[in-house]
Amino acid sequence: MNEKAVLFTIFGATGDLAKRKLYPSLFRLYKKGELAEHFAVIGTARRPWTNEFLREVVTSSIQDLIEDESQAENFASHFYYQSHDVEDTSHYVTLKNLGEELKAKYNTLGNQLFYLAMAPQFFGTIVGHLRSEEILTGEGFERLIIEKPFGSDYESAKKLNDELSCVFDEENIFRIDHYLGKEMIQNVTAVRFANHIFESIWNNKYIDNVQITFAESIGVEDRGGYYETSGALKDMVQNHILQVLSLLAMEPPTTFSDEEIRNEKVKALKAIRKYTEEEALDSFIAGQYVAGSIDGEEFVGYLEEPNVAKNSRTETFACGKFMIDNFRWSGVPFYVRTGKRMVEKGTRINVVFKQMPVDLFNNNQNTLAPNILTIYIQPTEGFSLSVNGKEIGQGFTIEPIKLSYRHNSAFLGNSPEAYEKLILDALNGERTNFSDWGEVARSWELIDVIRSAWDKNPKELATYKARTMGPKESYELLEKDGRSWAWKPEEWYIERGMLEE
Ligand SMILES: NC(=O)C1=CN([C@@H]2O[C@H](COP(=O)(O)OP(=O)(O)OC[C@H]3O[C@@H](n4cnc5c(N)ncnc54)[C@H](OP(=O)(O)O)[C@@H]3O)[C@@H](O)[C@H]2O)C=CC1
Ligand SMILES: O=C1O[C@H](COP(=O)(O)O)[C@@H](O)[C@H](O)[C@H]1O
Repeated sequence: MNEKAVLFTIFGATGDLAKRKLYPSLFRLYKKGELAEHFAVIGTARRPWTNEFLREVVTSSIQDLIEDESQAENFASHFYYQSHDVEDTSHYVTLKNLGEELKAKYNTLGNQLFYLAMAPQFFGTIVGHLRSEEILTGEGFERLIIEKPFGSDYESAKKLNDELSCVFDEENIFRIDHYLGKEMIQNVTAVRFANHIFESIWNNKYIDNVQITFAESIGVEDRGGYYETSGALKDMVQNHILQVLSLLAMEPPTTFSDEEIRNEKVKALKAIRKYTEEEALDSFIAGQYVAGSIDGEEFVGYLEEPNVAKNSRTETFACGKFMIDNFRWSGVPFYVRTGKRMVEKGTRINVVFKQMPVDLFNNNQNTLAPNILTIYIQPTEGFSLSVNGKEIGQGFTIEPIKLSYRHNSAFLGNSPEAYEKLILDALNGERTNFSDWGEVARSWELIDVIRSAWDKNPKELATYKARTMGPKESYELLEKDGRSWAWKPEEWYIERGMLEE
């Protein structure tokens, strides 16, 4: 095992992300030997915690992963806390001294990884101080991991990027999009580029449309404050969905290197049609959940959630159609939808192939079901391919059959968590699964038009009952193109015996 020598500094060490994602991910890396003796973690935030208290918090956040108490104790002993207000310059002096001490104690070779698990308005201040207070020494690698949201529109993202790039080169900035760490998202490139049967027909000659659904069953939970400033379009479409779309749409890279892949993703994003506001209104729908129930359980509407304005127009559901104007995809709509409080948690991609030119079996009525390749991202992972076959028995009835390989990700005990993979990638300087500035910039350009069209044309938000599959307008969007969603909510009810098949 190639143990990594590194000093982590986590800004926002008392926060939710650090506790829920970062400490468990670091512990998994420790258990695998990726981190061993030569690492230390400085956790900083304003709360007056001590080293001992941070270690207690770390230990409680990894409870489910502990198999050997002394291993957990050793791991936690690498953590140090410094109370620090990121706007107070004098605190960086103490931070530098502590860093120097830990570098010597753990022999971290001057390698440093700064994780900004904080609100983005602080990013510029932090990186400015890292440089001015000479915490950056150029001795080992010096990398920055930052969290979403990366800006709130193109202008703010550009400003933020300029602030960061004054201090860190692009190759040392790791913008997290945790979907890129998910097993099946990484598998999209494998499906496409390791299977001739798919890549050879991956174009507008054979594919009718592509559908990307990111459904969540949870509501806005206790994140109303943040969500009110974001909404589904910025929270999910600008980043995760456009990232996935670019992986589906990009040209094959000449080599499987991070640079080549990023170049192809940027080209794909640039080929996505930038709508006029009028087109955006026609092609995108904003929705909000109202009270609803499922299986006897009641759910409040978005407007009744904590920290949400009573007259809020924030969309908890966004749905739309992207068109890609290039040789491969011209004429193929990419439909996307995402929302809170949808019928179930489910992230999947449906690639819907074109109908046969002639329907030999049904007097040319065109009633054959289309072939659909489904990539299940979560909570189950895998693929299915629906093909048509003859129903067994007399006569010649054609019926769709599903070839399916699906497993629940929970069964994959050793499957690394997205954050674990991404932190390890950052330690290895591997940038494929991070968003680069070109991708972020283009995504905002596409999203800004939609947001601005919605803001300038405040019509009634489409509503949907909590724990359903979104507003009726999201079905009409496809119906007007003569299509329908391949993943239908009825499936959910049928599987649970709540609807007749
Ligand atoms: N939580 C999640 O699941 C996800 C979070 N993110 C992003 O990660 C970032 C962090 O999120 P999250 O952990 O949920 O947020 P929290 O509000 O839970 O944590 C914020 C952290 O920032 C610290 N902080 C705030 N102001 C200062 C300051 N002036 N100086 C020093 N420390 C300060 C807080 O500590 P203290 O009060 O002690 O100073 C706390 O540790 C955000 O950008 C969020 O959008 C992204 C995806 C998922
Ligand atoms: O980035 C975000 O993602 C989560 C959904 O992530 P998942 O890994 O649980 O699918 C979403 O709930 C949150 O609103 C958004 O900020």
